Amino acid sequence: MEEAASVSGLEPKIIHGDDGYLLEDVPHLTDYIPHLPSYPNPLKDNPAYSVVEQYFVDYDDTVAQKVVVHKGGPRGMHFRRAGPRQRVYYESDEVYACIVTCGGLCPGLNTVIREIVCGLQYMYDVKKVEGIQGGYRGFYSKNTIPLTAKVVNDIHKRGGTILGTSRGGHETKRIVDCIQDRGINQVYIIGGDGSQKGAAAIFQEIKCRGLRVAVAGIPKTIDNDIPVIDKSFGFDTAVEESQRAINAAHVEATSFENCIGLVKLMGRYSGFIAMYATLASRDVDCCLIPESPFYLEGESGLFKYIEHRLKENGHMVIVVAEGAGQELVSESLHSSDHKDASGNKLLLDVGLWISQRIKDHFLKERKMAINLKYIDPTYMIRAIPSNASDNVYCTLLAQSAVHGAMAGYTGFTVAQVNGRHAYIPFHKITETQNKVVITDRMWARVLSSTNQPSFLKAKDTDEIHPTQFSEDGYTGDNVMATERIC
Ligand SMILES: Nc1ncnc2c1ncn2[C@@H]1O[C@H](COP(=O)(O)OP(=O)(O)O)[C@@H](O)[C@H]1O
Ligand SMILES: O=P(O)(O)OC[C@H]1O[C@](O)(COP(=O)(O)O)[C@@H](O)[C@@H]1O
Ligand SMILES: [Mg+2]
Repeated sequence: MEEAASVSGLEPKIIHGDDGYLLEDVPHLTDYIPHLPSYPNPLKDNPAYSVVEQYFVDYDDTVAQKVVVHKGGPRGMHFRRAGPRQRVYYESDEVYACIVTCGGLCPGLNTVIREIVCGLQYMYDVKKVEGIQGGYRGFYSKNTIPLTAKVVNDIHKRGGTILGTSRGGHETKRIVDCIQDRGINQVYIIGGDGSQKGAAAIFQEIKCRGLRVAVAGIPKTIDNDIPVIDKSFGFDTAVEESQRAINAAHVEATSFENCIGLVKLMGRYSGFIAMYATLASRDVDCCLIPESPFYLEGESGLFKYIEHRLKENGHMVIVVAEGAGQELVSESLHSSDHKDASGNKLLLDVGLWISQRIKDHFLKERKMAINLKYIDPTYMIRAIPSNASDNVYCTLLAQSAVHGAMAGYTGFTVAQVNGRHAYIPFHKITETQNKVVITDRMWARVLSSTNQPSFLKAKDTDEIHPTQFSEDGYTGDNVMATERIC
């Protein structure tokens, strides 16, 4: 393998191999601190792990970004495989680690905190771990909390984060001053895309100052909007918990005449929770997500579809992601753009808005008696502890982060890619956002299971597929996807 790109700054560290093989490597402390001593990994003497054959990850092990490949095609992009290395760049008693949680809540935050602390203590015999309180601003404005395996023993059973979290407050120099002044040499940052951008800035400043401090990110987002990774922790829990709200909406809807059960779920820019919750439930008649614009009026609009479903079934369930239809809501409310402390767009309540529009349309304009029950479970879903499978996932992510930092890697986010754990440079997961691709099979499955209109304008749909009409004149133009599902 031959190293091609520079390792300076945050430029990609790309290594080329045979047959179009590329490794997008992560920085290492030795990139900017030469002659750093290394030590045998203490895990080799750990009775629990020493029985494992090939416990240590081979230096050349990498994880492919794409597993579907064509015969004769290039081998493509790879990432460094996560896991314990033969040699580490810290002695156990010199490690001083800190953990911070930033951004919104997500099920599993406490599990990740617990497993970083326990991983450091039980696997590497590290005694000094501190929790930074209240997100990034806690570095320079709050006292730290000492974290031991005993302190964190039960925290995975609780929702939220025992450290607290916040938006905004990322002052890179003040944060790195604090890290430097306290002598912290490993920083674990649990947060979403914004937090990982903040982590990249911290890493860059640490590197400029030549500090021997490993910066490791653990990606957190209930919205599942981080690219490259298979899925974010807490996402499965969120989809599972959504079922309770959807079930309630269905019970309400089926118990009253002409009743619509409407559930709002989280998803600022990406509708993954709504999409998976819809697919899991099978009781949903319409799923609205930010990636798929919809409209209310007209033959293929939402109102016509609702009327059709009510006539056909007497009830319906709608799931709406909080970021869906924002352009319609702001247009009708004449609202301008507001942002939160981190610079994220503050959303208008599409659930309340759409409820009112549906009521106005049917009760006032169509003079048709309907019932509408609106359920907003968003913060209830976000605040619960992670389920069993997310707990295991959080454990593996935390342990991979600990192994990476101990091995001297830095400026990386740990992630599951195609089922294997890998270290990914920050820029790779912050430069884009993971979104539902409405021309992919998964969205087609939703359309096929709900039978909702695609909301493409008639002109566009005609170009893709002949428009379908049912007896009551409803246009069920369920033709968005490039492939039909059988
Ligand atoms: N571009 C950025 N550079 C540095 N810090 C950022 C950036 N974007 C967000 N942050 C910081 O990261 C933290 C979390 O960001 P936020 O967007 O609220 O949540 P999330 O990390 O879940 O996306 C906040 O403290 C915010 O100030
Ligand atoms: O009210 P808050 O705390 O700002 O959180 C609301 C936002 O948090 C989220 O759950 C997740 O956002 P982050 O990934 O940025 O934390 C969004 O879906 C939602 O819009
Ligand atoms: Mg975010």
